[in-house]
Amino acid sequence: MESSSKDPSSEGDQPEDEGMTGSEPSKISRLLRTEFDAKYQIVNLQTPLNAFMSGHYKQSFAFFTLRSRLPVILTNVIDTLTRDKSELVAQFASHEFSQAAREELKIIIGLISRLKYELQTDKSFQNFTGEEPDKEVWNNFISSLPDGERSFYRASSLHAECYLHRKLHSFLENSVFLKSYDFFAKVKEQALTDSIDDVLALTKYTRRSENEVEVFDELLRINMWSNCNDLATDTVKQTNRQVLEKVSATDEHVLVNQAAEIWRCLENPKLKKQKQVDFILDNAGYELFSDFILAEFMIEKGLANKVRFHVKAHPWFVNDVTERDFKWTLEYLSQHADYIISLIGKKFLQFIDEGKFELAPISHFWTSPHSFYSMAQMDPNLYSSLQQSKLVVFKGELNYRKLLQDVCWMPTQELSTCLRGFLPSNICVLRRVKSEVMSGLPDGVGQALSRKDPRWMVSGSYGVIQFVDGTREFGY
Ligand SMILES: O=P(O)(O)OC[C@H]1O[C@](O)(CO)[C@@H](O)[C@@H]1O
Repeated sequence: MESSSKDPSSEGDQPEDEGMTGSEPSKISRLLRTEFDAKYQIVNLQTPLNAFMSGHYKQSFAFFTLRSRLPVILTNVIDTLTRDKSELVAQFASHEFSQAAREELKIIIGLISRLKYELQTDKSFQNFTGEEPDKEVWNNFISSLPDGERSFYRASSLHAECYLHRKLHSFLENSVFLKSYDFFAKVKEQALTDSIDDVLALTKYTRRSENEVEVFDELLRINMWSNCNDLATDTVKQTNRQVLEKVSATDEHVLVNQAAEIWRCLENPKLKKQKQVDFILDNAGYELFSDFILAEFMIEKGLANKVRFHVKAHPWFVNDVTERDFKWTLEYLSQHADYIISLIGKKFLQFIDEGKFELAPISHFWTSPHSFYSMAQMDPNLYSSLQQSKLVVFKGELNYRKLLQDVCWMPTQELSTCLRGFLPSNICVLRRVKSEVMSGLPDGVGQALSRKDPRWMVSGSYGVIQFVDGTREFGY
């Protein structure tokens, strides 16, 4: 979820008509583009079927992300550091060390600028050489990449984006003063405070007692649509509140809805003993709140006796939830001046005390570059802990890309095939579609959408609620 992904043209960072923006190129930008493409061997194609998503393909969202979105994220971080310098120094260093902290901030700004330059000039990925706890995993990964796939535009875009966010955090964790700073903490807090009216509306909307599949289905749709608060608002047609006003109005945009199968899985009497559900979280703010609401329903209706939440080990893709965000959100809600909001916040805190909600042990696997099919090998403990689960809920786009290895599958390919054997338990996916990575579409749907709206795969206006049944594999 990347709320810093504003229109790049407003930043003066990139030519307005690069990649997927679709406007008429001006002479200068055409010239620049040709030079850039030639220099970095960019081909003017869409991502071929079964290839990895990559900035190598000019007509892909990956190219647009690398060329236009990621530089803006880095620029925004630099701007924030520059603007908040004095505040940060006061917060993280005692008076006697304030000069040293200022110097360190300057160095960090320099490192981020260099990272941006490396991104924009397609430089090779560099090893991690500091105190990163997952250094070995990352360095092994970098050296395992073939020579021609070790740079931003040559690698799969999943690898390039993960590398960029991992490097960005390494500048802080290797610092003296700013180790516990999160570049995006304010953005994430604001994502919740700005949507507090939506939080209240969702709380009121969901105080019902029915236990039917229809209510559950509606909650899944509300939750799936909440995976939007990272997007620039111009691309998102439905706001949180519009979704609540009439959930069914968005149904045409739900391309796959397997809510009934997910419900059957949770109600399955054969799974009575196994009543833990795992959420692999995505974004902070309203999305996290709506995750809590979905989890609350599962607990209260007896569909689960525990929901375990998996957060990121460190700041990641701007808005992803870390342990700090998770705890901050619960505290913020429980202390809110509005009685209803504070009541629900306190209820969630009580769920934590009672073991009904649980923060899963922190795993660096979620912030590794690896796709999920390699989890059993890379992090066997995490894999076996998910095997204890009745249902694993994967939230959002990045998790989807990691489930599908960031491959441009034929959109009609079964999700179970695309997982390449990753099936620790039953799997559910709630995701707004924000890239060309897709599976499980009925025949003809993709073609019809492409005729209607060529940007349907990247606009975030469509979503999927998908399910893969793990029971056949594991013979429950
Ligand atoms: O917050 P989400 O849903 O994971 O979306 C973020 C992802 O979507 C994209 O913006 C488009 O694929 C990526 O850059 C990023 O991986």
